[in-house]
Amino acid sequence: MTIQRKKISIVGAGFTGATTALMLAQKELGDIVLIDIPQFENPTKGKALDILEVGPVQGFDSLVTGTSNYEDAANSDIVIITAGIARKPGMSRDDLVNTNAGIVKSVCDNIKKYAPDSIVIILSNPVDAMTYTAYHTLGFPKNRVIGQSGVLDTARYCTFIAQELNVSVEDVRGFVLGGHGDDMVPMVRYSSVGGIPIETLISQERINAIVERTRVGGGEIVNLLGNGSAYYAPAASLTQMTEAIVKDKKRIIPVIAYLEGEYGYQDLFLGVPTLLGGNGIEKVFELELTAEEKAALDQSAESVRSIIKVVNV
Ligand SMILES: NC(=O)c1ccc[n+]([C@@H]2O[C@H](COP(=O)([O-])OP(=O)(O)OC[C@H]3O[C@@H](n4cnc5c(N)ncnc54)[C@H](O)[C@@H]3O)[C@@H](O)[C@H]2O)c1
Ligand SMILES: O=C(O)C[C@H](O)C(=O)O
Repeated sequence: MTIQRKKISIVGAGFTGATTALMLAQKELGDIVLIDIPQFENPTKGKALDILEVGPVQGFDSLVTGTSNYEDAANSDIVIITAGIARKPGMSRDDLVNTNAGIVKSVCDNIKKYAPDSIVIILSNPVDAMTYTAYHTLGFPKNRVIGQSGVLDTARYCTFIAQELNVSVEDVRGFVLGGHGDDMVPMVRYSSVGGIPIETLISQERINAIVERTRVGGGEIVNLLGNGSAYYAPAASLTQMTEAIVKDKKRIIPVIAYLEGEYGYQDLFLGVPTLLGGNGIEKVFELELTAEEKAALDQSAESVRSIIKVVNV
């Protein structure tokens, strides 16, 4: 019996791509190929070698290589797309749509050619529209095209709840639905600490403040960094999703999934709770929403639709 390691390619070897490569290697989730444009081939090889050399110190054997040649990504099991430009202070994620749609399309043409059986995870912003772009460019089944937003937005939400109550983040449960924009929908009614609903522990006024801070959580970091956007928590989020797939963990986590009637939306990618396992998105959970929650989700879906319209796929 030959046991094959998983091959995971990351397109875009910038802040999120390189950090994700390190985190995947630290967890030995597979061998990693880091890909960037030909102008950055040497820095990409340099980052890959630097990460590889962490192995003897931290005790991992994942191979990490850098390249600008998609042939090196041939037959990848998973491809993660982080290629594209990031926003700067004063910009919205939607301002990136035209540049990044072109980049995501060209990346997906290569994935289609070299890794036609892969599961593809998209990070590039505006991520709901970029996941839609990838899906229509790739022509892969919907379970194999997944966008990242919910893990990160939920991580921010849970961080703020833990801070508010001065409790361990490990005991906080909750999730965020909708698009990865300022009208995302943190699900307060489904949020708890150690099983206790947060609405019984935190005042409505403070909950509203936590919800608002979560919604603009990406912008808070953009403003602090001054010249780019978050990458540690985004990379950790991609790593959690990759681990769920590689280990067929059947995690229930919010990701950007293709909706064909769920929640009343057609031909739309939006953040929803899913079962993530070896086949990618194995199930979308359709929750009962209150009228208020549905109205908030409708507004978020409408924002995503307005950006998708700009993308010509
Ligand atoms: N969905 C999310 O939650 C989330 C979180 C963080 C970042 N992002 C987005 O991810 C993207 C990357 O962010 P970053 O901080 O890593 O940016 P970065 O600028 O550090 O890295 C982007 C990399 O993509 C490369 N690239 C550009 N065009 C390419 C192409 N055609 N093929 C291959 N590589 C190409 C660039 O050379 C660069 O190295 C941005 O669009 C950002 O907004 C999304
Ligand atoms: O905010 C950004 O532009 C990057 C990312 O989407 C994030 O939420 O950190």
